[in-house]
Amino acid sequence: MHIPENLRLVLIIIFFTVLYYHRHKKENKMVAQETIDYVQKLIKENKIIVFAKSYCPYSIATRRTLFNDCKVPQSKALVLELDLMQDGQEIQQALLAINGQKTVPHVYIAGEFIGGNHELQQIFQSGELQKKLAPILA
Ligand SMILES: N[C@@H](CCC(=O)N[C@@H](CS)C(=O)NCC(=O)O)C(=O)O
Repeated sequence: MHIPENLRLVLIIIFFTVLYYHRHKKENKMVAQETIDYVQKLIKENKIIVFAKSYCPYSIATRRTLFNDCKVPQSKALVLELDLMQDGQEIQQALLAINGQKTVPHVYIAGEFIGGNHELQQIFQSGELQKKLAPILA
């Protein structure tokens, strides 16, 4: 099928405009204060909490570092798989409002926001992670 050059250009522009507004709308969605309070309560009440997604390779790497390398017992950490939860998207929006990070995982240790997997791996390599975990695992 032949599509004239001009029409092709217009279609491409429309595609990217729709894509941009779709993303923008998602980012600006209001989060209920109730959800923010709920997420903050979870962070406060769990010494180690990871907001993850089940298919995400960065979340998988974070789990591996915590549970395999650092030998954190499953009972000492809460891992929430946001993609498998009905309110997962809302929780992710609340996390964005709380700590400004758009991607998963979100790692918290003793109430402190560590960051994503990249930051977790950095402090694992430096030995800082093991120091943060020591009082929790004692
Ligand atoms: N630098 C980040 C990368 C994490 C990342 O790209 N995660 C993807 C999923 S695998 C993500 O959150 N995408 C957006 C989303 O799922 O909302 C890290 O090390 O944690």
